[in-house]
Parts: sequence; structure tokens; C-alpha cells
Amino acid sequence: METPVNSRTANGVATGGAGNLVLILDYGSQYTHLITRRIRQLSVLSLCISGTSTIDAIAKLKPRVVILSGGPHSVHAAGAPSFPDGFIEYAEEYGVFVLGICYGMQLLVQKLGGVVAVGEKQEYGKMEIAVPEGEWGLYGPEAIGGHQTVWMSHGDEAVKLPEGFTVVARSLQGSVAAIQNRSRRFYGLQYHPEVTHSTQGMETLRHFLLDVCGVNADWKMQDVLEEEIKVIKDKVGPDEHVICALSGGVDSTVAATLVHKAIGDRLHCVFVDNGLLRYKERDRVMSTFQSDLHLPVTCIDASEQFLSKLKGVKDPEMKRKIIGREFICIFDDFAQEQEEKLGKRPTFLVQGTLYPDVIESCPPPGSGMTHSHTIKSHHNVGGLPKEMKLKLIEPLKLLFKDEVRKMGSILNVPESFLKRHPFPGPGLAVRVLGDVTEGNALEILRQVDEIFIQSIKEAGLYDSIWQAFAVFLPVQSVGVQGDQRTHSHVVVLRAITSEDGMTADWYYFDHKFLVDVVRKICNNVRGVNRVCQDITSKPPATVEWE
Ligand SMILES: Nc1ncnc2c1ncn2[C@@H]1O[C@H](COP(=O)(O)OP(=O)(O)OP(=O)(O)O)[C@@H](O)[C@H]1O
Ligand SMILES: O=c1[nH]c(=O)c2[nH+]cn([C@@H]3O[C@H](COP(=O)(O)O)[C@@H](O)[C@H]3O)c2[nH]1
Ligand SMILES: NC(=O)CC[C@H](N)C(=O)O
Ligand SMILES: [Mg+2]
Repeated sequence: METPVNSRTANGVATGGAGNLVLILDYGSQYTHLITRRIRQLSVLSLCISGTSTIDAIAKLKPRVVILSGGPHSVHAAGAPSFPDGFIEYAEEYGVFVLGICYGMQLLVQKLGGVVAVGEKQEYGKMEIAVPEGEWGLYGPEAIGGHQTVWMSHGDEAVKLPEGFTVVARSLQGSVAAIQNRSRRFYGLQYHPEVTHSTQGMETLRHFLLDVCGVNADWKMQDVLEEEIKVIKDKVGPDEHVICALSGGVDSTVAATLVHKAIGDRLHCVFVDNGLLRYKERDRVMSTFQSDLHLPVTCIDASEQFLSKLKGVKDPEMKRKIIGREFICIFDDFAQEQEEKLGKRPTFLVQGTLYPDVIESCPPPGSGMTHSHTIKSHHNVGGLPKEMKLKLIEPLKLLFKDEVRKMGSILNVPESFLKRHPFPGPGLAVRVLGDVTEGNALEILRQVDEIFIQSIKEAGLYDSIWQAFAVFLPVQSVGVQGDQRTHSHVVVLRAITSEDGMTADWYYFDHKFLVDVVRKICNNVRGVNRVCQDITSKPPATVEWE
């Protein structure tokens, strides 16, 4: 089981020194990624691998702490995922701390000889728990003896604890909320401390990892940056060329700047007009590339190609897959053009893929996300064709959006890029529900979106909103405009706040703002007589409508 200090993981991240890693074993919870994030926010490196990884794969990473994630399964179900045989013995032999969260806690209870049963009542949503006076451990002195609000999402519960365990918190309904066995270093939380609705969740994780487990908080973005530059230099041969798909968004701009730092002018950037861009976006993006970014970028107008392939397609996943495929065709053609120019064909494609894109798309083998459900195929991940000539470089694949922004600011990427709201690669195709080519849906949506975004900017709200956009619905409603009956389109405005796009709340505009925007839209955009606002959080909705 011995491995060198600072060994690198399959994902290319240095472990940051033996014995300081927090390793998450994923059992498919939609929140698993958030555990990773929260821990990184504490400046502690954390990685996530499949919950059914082998004992060797776990031991190789030399974790100080292993967190067993939540998951959709019941521990009683046939084929319910579990840690490998020998894991408990390994943890005890090497003094590894183990924290089970929700399903992870139930797994720990069951495997150590306790009993998990279907609870009388399911507990979903915000709950109050009490942490009675008792021994120090999972909770520090500030939490002990008090109440806190936590986020629960479970149907099973621990009804008999394994020997040596004590209950350190209960929900006000009486179910077990937290357990520990300090001498064996095993801990469990029935709720999700990683979700912001658990008001003291972050403090609980901090206390547990830093004070109880003695993990060092020394993981820094500067180190990640230097490590990535080194990885790219090693991967790309000295006379190999690379193309970069640049969208004008935060992720690809940071990725391009990073790769440029590593390989200089062997990087060739391409921006694609797929016919699904926003109002005047092509001109605006190309001119900011020139004025602010100083990287050579080729613009390819492929709008007809994309739109003709999308004609008549209504299914959201189909649309995403078609778009992913067309992007790759364009990149291959661009590589061919470069070959004619340079006398050498570029071998790599840089994409600004982020961790959330990977988590929510079809989980690729080896990603460690094998127990999660596919939410939607992000065009740059699940939408990619199986056979690709270009090899991928995705330097941001393990980072969340706010981490990418941090990296961008270390790289001096101009704020005009870093502060932009995210815009999905499939663009307006996931905001015009149904067939995007029907009627003048795209044109109507562009106008509505522009009015909405400009109004937000004029009101000084752009930087406090994570993402805002309009959606076109393929339905018509009756209205009265200028004393005439109209039968026109319905559009929806969506604005959210979020940290990383994985969970989101809707943004609360004041009434006057909304009244003004709706008036502007109905007065200026022909074909719209009704405007709605989407006030659904994520979950249960997603950010984009498709
Ligand atoms: N119009 C485009 N032209 C070229 N590449 C694109 C285009 N749209 C998306 N891509 C590629 O797909 C990747 C994923 O798109 P995504 O929208 O998630 O990232 P982004 O545009 O870089 O950042 P943001 O999320 O802030 O919009 C991009 O990083 C880029 O590599
Ligand atoms: O590059 C992308 N390719 C895609 O296919 C894609 N789909 C969604 N998004 C963006 O991701 C964030 C989360 O969106 P969802 O809640 O709709 O999945 C939001 O910021 C979305 O705009 C995408 N980005
Ligand atoms: N969120 C979870 O991990 C749920 C665990 C298990 N599926 C239950 O319902 O109790
Ligand atoms: Mg984008």
C-alpha cells in the first residue's frame, strides 16, 4: 500500500502531501460535489472517487479523512453500493478518520453491526436538531448544548447503533441526527452539512476536519495553477499545436490564458457562431477578445450548419447531443485549416469544461461519479461524439466556477470576462423550448433577453445576480394590445443567485423593476403579449429550462 508522498491522482491533481487529503467516496448523492467544494473552501484539498473503489485505490491516495457520501439507495436494497471489504480494518490500522453522511452514515451503522430501518416518517427539508451536553467530538464547544437548523433528505434511519457509538444529536422528531465513536474515529451525520440550508454545517465540517482530524488548511489556487501548467507542458510535445474552443465566457477564457502560459503561440483559438448566440454577441465577443484579451482568435460562422441540423428536433437531450457533435466537426475542420497553414495538424483541443459540467452530464468512466443520475448532457461532455480525432485538454475539469474566477484573477484575466454571467454552449437552443427553428422564436428571444439584461445592468444589479436570461415558450396566449386581440408568445424571465450553478435560488427583484421590464418587453418586442417570472430554485428545477 506504500506510495510516494505527493503522488498524483488519476485526475492529475497532486495529493498535496501524504496524510492531508480528505477523500470522498461517492454513493451518488446530488450533493456529493458540494462536500468537495465546502472542504476546498476551507483550503483543504479534497477529491472524490467512486464509493466502490478498491481498497488499494483508496489507500494509494493516503487520505487522512474519508467521507462516505449520501446516495439515493437504501442500504437494504440488493446491489446497494458499499465501500470495499477490508475498508474498516484499513481505516483503523492507518488511523484514518471516517465520516458518513446520510446514506454514508447508514452504511457505516449497518456494516459495524447496528440496525438501519425504514423510518416511521421521512424527513425532507429543513429540520431543527438538538445537540445535548456531552463529549466533544463532531461538535465543538459552541455547538454543544444548542439547537441548529439542518437539511435532511432521508427515508431510512439508524434505529440501533453499533457498539461503542453514542448519539450526539437528534432531530426534534427524535430520530438520530449525529453519532460518533471517538476512540475508533468513526463519525456519522444523518443530515447534509454541505448544503447551505444547514446553517452551521460549514462550521461543523471545519471543526471536524481541522480541530478533530488535524487536517492542515494549506491548499491554494496558486498551487493548482502551477500544477496545471506543468501537466499541460508534460502532455503537449515541444512542437505540437493545440486549438482552443473559446466562447467569450469565463471558463474558456481562463483555460485559454492558462494554456497560453504553458505553450505560448502554439495555441490557436476559435470562436464559433452557432446561430444560437445572443443579441449582437458575435461582434461584442470578438471585439472584447481584441481589445482586452490579446490572444489571436478565429471566428467561424457555422450558424446555418447548426440550425439545419436542429430543424424539427424537439427533445432537449437530442438537441444537446447534436450541438456537441457539430462543435466537434467544426473543431476538426479548423484543425485541418491549421494544418494547411502550419504544416502540422494540431493534436489537442482545449475546452473550458468545469466540474459541474462533468457531474451533471453522463458520468464518464473513472470520473468517480458512477452512482449519480444524468441530469443533462452538457454539450462539451455528455454531448461529445464517441470517436474524436482531437485529444482533450480540460485544465479546469476539477474546479467549480468560483474557483475558476479565482484562478482567472491570479492569471490577470480582465474583469470583463471574469464577471460575465455564464452562458451555456448550446446557447439559445436550451432556452427556446422545442424546435428552435420554428417561426422567429430565436429573434424574439434575443430581443427580450437584451432588454432584460440591459435593464439589469442599468439598475446596477448585474454583479449581484449569478445568471439572468429569458426563455421562449412554444405556446401562445390571448392578449389585448392597442384595443386589438392578440394571440402571441409567452416568455419567461429567470434570474438566480448561486455559488457554483449546482444549487440556486431565484433572485428577488423589486416590483418597480419588474413592472418596467415587462412594459419595455411588451412595447418593443413584436409577437410577445405575456411575460412570466420563473421563481423556482434548483433543485427542484435546473437553471436552464432544457
Ligand atoms: N460559441 C463557442 N465557440 C467555441 N467554443 C465554445 C462556444 N461555446 C462553448 N464553447 C466551448 O464549450 C465550453 C463549455 O461552455 P461553457 O458555456 O460551459 O463555458 P464558457 O463559455 O467558457 O464559460 P461560461 O460558463 O462562463 O459561459 C467552453 O469553455 C468552450 O470551450
Ligand atoms: O457549457 C455548458 N454547456 C451546457 O450544455 C450547459 N447546460 C447548462 N449549462 C450551464 O450550467 C449551469 C447549470 O445549469 P443547469 O442547472 O441547467 O444544468 C448554468 O449556468 C447553465 O447555463 C451549460 N453550460
Ligand atoms: N440522502 C441520502 O443519502 C438518503 C439515504 C437513503 N436513500 C434514505 O432515504 O435514507
Ligand atoms: Mg459559455
